Amino acid sequence: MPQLSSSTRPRLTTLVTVGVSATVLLTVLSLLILVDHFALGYAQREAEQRLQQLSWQVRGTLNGVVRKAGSDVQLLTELPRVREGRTPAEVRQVLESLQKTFPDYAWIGLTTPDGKVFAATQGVQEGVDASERDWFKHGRDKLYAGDFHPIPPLGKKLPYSADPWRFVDAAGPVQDADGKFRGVLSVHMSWGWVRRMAQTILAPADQQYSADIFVVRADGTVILGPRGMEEQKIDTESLRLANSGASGALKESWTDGVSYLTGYARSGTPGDPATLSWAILVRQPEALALSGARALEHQILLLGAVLGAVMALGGALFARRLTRPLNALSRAIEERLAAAPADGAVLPDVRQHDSYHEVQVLSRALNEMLRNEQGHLDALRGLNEKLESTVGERTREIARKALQLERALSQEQTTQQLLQERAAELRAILDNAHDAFIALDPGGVVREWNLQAEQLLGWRRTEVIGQPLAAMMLPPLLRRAYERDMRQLAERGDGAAAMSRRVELTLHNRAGQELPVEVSLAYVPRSSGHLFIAFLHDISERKSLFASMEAMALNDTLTGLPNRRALMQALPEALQRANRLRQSCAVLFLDLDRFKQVNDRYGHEEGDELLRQFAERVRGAVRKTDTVGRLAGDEFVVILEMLHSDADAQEAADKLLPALQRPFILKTATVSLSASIGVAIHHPDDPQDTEMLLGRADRAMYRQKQQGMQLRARR
Ligand SMILES: Nc1nc2c(ncn2[C@@H]2O[C@H](COP(=O)(O)OP(=O)(O)OP(=O)(O)O)[C@@H](O)[C@H]2O)c(=O)[nH]1
Repeated sequence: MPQLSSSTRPRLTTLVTVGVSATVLLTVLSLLILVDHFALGYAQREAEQRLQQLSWQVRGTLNGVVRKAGSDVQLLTELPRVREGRTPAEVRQVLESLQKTFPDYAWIGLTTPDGKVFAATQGVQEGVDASERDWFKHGRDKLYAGDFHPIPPLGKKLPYSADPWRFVDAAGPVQDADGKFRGVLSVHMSWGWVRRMAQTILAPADQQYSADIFVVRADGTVILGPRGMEEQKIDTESLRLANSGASGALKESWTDGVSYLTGYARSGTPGDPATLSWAILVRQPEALALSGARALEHQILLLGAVLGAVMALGGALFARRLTRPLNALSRAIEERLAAAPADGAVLPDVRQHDSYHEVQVLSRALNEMLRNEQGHLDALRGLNEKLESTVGERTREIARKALQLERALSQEQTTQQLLQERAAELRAILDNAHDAFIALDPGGVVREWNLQAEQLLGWRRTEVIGQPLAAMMLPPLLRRAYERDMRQLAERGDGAAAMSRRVELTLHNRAGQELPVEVSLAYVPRSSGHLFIAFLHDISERKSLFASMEAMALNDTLTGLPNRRALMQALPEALQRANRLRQSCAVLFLDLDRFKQVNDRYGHEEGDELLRQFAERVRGAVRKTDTVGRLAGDEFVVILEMLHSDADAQEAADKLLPALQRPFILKTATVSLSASIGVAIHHPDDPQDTEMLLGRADRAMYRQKQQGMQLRARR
């Protein structure tokens, strides 16, 4: 089980305290941001709206006063006493009556048609030529309002005022009863009423926060404003907007570097000469306009800090209270973890806490978990022991298997080495074998070919390995038989029985020469494909030796004629032919007379020579188809075949005698001898008894010899 380090993990109390403090801090900060964003924005909009309304209020008042002056001028011009008054006093009385109704009418006068002041309040300026004045020029045709301007001569004649005398004119044409132009009536309003109007409009609160009202002429000259700024020219954004006819409020910096909120509007009606177009600006320093919101912001910050501290403290106390049972539980767990249970030790329960529901549940769950853990630990110990035992067993088994494998590998290595040595031995044996060795697979393809095979057949090993054998060295007739045999062997699958044999064959070597060989065949069953192996032994010499021995066995070595054995083979064949051809044959039995004396007198070599010459003479005296052989010593046999009659045989014997009686010229002497000839005839239906036939011929020869001896004795 992992050991938890208490020093590296913060306590829940700390976490809750920090969490509450952070939450309060975040709440206060959020509140500040909201206040800054909404409250200040709202306060700015409120201030701008108020300043805008003030500018509208000033505009309305200015327009009202100018309209009132125009209305008063209109009223006077229509009064009969003004239109028809004959004396200045008569007209002056009417004018002064009007002046009393509005004290700011500083001067009211009526001119003559040519511009001289006919009558005026308090007689001021009467008789003065005003034809060059703007109000006269413009007032002749219709109602006219003139801009703010000082009139020094008039000002000097008027009573003292705190402000220098400045006037706003209103003028209009007067017609007499006949409708003729009588003159221009003009009212000069003093400027003091405007300042009073501004004081009245600005509420005490605005005055306290230094709100200022500006009335500005179109050329930028301030005609009403704070002291020091009147008669000065200004150029602000609000002024430009007001001159363009717009009205509203904005935030801007003035030339004093202070940021102001400014409301702006324009008085008068463009194109109406009876009105006056002035820009009205009402400004207030931004800091003062928003001071209320700023104060609120500070209060919220202070309140938030106090609230945060109180809540953090409260949170810490609450967290401490909340986590006390949890701490006790965690301490209990740490202590249990610190005291690692010894093998087989039982873990004690943790104390049950019932402070509140969750801790109660947690305590129970913890104890339940501990009991489960105890069970798991016990099971784990059991498993561990079992596992260790299994691992030990498996390790021993693996070691045993590894040892066996090592031995098997070593054995395999030895076997491989032995196999290689055996293969090398076999190769050496095969290459040094006396016979040629060939191995074929079931398809007749050459798989092995030793040095003797190369020498015997002429093909090199590399040329024949992988090649079909039959096409190369079997004669055509044998090739077909070989292919048939191989096919049958493959079908029957009993190669061992069929192949374990020794045969003699005639093969063709590379030069196309026939080569008699003795072949020892064997069948080698193998899992990787059966093999037919053959040892080929060259039997050329044996064949020729055998042929010569056979020849020797059937021929008489002295004369070269067929010997007795050959005669005993040839005679039955001759009898069979005679029977088959229905023609008689005969046997002549020849024996030299007194040959012994030649040997005795001249020696055996001379005797041999005589026998050779005798054989030649017999051979030369009969037909080629007749057989001449030497039975033994000086006895010869002639087999006569295809006889037409019995006399033919005697005739042949009679023809032989003269040839035999001629002298034989030997090395040391010339010898004359005679021979006795006995004749025995075999007819086609006679029994096939060669001994009997030879016996008859022998007996006939003996009789012949006896007769000859008697003749010689008589002589
Ligand atoms: N030189 C020689 N003598 C042989 C050979 N074979 C047998 N003889 C001799 O031939 C003789 C044959 O014997 P005979 O036929 O009894 O003697 P012969 O003198 O001919 O007597 P007749 O036949 O009765 O006239 C013997 O003396 C043999 O030794 C041989 O191969 N060479």
